[in-house]
Amino acid sequence: MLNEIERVLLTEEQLQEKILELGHTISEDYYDKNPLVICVLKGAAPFMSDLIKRVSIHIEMDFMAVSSYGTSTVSSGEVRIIKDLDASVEGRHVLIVEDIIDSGLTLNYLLDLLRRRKAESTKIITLLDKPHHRKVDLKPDYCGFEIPDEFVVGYGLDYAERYRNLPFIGVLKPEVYNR
Ligand SMILES: O=P(O)(O)OC[C@H]1O[C@H](OP(=O)(O)OP(=O)(O)O)[C@H](O)[C@@H]1O
Ligand code: HPA
Repeated sequence: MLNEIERVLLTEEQLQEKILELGHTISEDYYDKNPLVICVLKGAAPFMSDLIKRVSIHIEMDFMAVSSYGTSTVSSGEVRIIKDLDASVEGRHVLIVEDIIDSGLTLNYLLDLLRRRKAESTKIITLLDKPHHRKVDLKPDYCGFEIPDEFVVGYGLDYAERYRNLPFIGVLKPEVYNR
């Protein structure tokens, strides 16, 4: 697997250092809010797992799985709920945890859904922001790294369901896509 990586964009150390920082910020901003922290599966699972260990206030966790129709590297914007939340968001301060924002269509759909379900507040934390292909006006409230317009894998992010288990963020060798 490692020989299929062309370049490491963010090392494990860089990721963990930033996550520690984000954990402190979330702990300060939400100290009296008992937030419902929602992980958008599958990609955000490693980030969620590391982030919550750096948050020092009470939180509750929930998970949602959505699938956007499209090719393996481009999303179409149509979103299907595969697993819905267990808890009601009504009156709750909701923090949505994502691994990456690209077109913004997935989060745009989720934000709209949670607002219709009467969440008290809805904010977004993303590890990566790739703003170049944004199709909707959407900015994360908290962001780890803004990255260039390249398809990345690792630390939850996949290509054809592979590479999620890499501990860093990297770029694949071009030949991997042409197989
Ligand atoms: O801003 P967008 O263009 O909508 O792209 C971002 C979304 O795409 C990826 O999920 P994907 O649908 O690939 O599912 P996964 O998390 O299970 O890999 C990623 O985890 C985001 O949820
Ligand atoms: O760069 C990416 N990598 C993996 N999944 C993604 N979904 C949107 N952008 C990406």
